Amino acid sequence: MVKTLSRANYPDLPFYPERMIQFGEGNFMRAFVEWQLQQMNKQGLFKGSTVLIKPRNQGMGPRLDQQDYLYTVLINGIMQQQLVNDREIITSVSRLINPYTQYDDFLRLAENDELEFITSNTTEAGIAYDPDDRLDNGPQKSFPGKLTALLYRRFELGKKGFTIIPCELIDRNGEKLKEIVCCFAHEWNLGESFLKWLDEDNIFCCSLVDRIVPGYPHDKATELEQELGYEDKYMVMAEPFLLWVIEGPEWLKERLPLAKAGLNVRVTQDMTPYRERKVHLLNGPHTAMVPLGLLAGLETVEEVMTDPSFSRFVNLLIENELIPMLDLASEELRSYASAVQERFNNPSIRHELTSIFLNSISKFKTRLLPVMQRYHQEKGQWPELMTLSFAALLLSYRGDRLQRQDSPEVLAIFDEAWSDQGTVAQSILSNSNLWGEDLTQLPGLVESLEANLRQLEVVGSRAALEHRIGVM
Ligand SMILES: NC(=O)c1ccc[n+]([C@@H]2O[C@H](COP(=O)([O-])OP(=O)(O)OC[C@H]3O[C@@H](n4cnc5c(N)ncnc54)[C@H](O)[C@@H]3O)[C@@H](O)[C@H]2O)c1
Ligand SMILES: O=P(O)(O)OC[C@@H](O)[C@@H](O)[C@H](O)[C@H](O)CO
Repeated sequence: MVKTLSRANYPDLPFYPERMIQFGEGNFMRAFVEWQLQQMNKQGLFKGSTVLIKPRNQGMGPRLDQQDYLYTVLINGIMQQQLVNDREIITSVSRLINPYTQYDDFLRLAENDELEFITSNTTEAGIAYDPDDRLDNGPQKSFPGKLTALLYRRFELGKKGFTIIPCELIDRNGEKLKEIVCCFAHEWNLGESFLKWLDEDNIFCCSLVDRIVPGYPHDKATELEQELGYEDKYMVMAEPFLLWVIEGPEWLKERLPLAKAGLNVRVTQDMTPYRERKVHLLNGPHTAMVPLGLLAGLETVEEVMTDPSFSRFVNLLIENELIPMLDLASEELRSYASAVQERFNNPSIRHELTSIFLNSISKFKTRLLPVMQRYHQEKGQWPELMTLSFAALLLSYRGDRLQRQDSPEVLAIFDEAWSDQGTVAQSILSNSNLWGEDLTQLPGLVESLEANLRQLEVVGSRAALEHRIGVM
């Protein structure tokens, strides 16, 4: 019988005062931001904890209170050819507030002068405006609504503002969040002086996060608990690689000394190149490998990378179709691409293709389609591998494919298109709601996709892929 993870069982673990508020209590943030606070705390550089806010009134969420807000982060993988296998009890979470049952506690955070940072990860869906949110019927439904209420309380108390660093994977996340907060400030008639305070006393930083966090290690939890010597329902597995790019002022390096603690964190004036590099060279190959891999019966990124044909596909995709289309120094791109391949090869992490497959249409649109179009403009032809993957994606969204997971609207568009097999590519590409434009206007794309679809259906994903990598 293993013991539970609690402060009573581990009385020597340190406590830190609250210096940060975080909207979202998901796996990613617990293995990313909280893990980094822990690294700073161990070196005496931050000496602070974060208070987590449950952003939605849905499900129980992690009952971290049952473990006194302690949990384990397991870092596993290969980094610069070195095997990393670290385990650490994280002590940088002070408590979790559920604003749906503890709204007063939530607003009371505004009174604490030691709180100076706010972070968030509420998924891509979280930074959204909800017209039904009001100041006086809290808790507001949306994350920006809750944040506006908290900021307004802080303003009313005459206190200094916050440094706000959202981590949602949407472009210009800090700007979008500020825009919605300002929108609520207008809608709720919070006054010009609040808007001025919002603008002058608070900083909304755009940021880009990068770390693969598959979450709770279901496949080896029992074995790990035996090894750790305690039961932990909220342990999180993550890879060793980490990058956090924050668009913010120079002084942030001192106030939040992440880089000083040896962490791969860049405070910069312009994060665009980092975003382009990550979205196209890491998320792009992920998005491209998934429909082909799933159609071939593969289940994980590791299976893709240990399969000679599929790993050659990934390599050629990066080398021939992605890197030449990106406007960054090629040395930097190559070194990032090589780190990405090392990360994809991580044998310790089970990264399910189905989890990457979720909402793949919008992912293909932002991560691969712009590069495909650039390639076509420059070379006058469609890139073989991305086009094959695009066709595999259309096939994977056919109604009989059980792994597809997307919004009901997107699935309905595909069901309608697949009702006539002869015009499926034409019908899907012409739908501007999916792509933001009518893709049938791009010369030769429909024909190319139709040919790829036919081949995928006749010979299957593996043979079609092997044919492509053989001819390149
Ligand atoms: N896991 C990774 O490898 C990884 C890496 C980088 C970025 N991300 C991004 O981080 C996000 C969270 O991933 P995770 O692995 O922590 O997932 P998770 O399911 O563990 O956590 C999701 C969090 O988002 C909140 N949330 C979900 N929908 C919301 C909504 N509509 N409004 C407000 N809050 C909402 C949940 O309450 C929870 O706090 C994802 O969007 C993912 O793209 C994940
Ligand atoms: O998180 P998603 O679902 O938007 O995309 C799937 C993966 O590409 C993604 O999670 C990466 O592993 C992550 O972005 C690495 O930082």
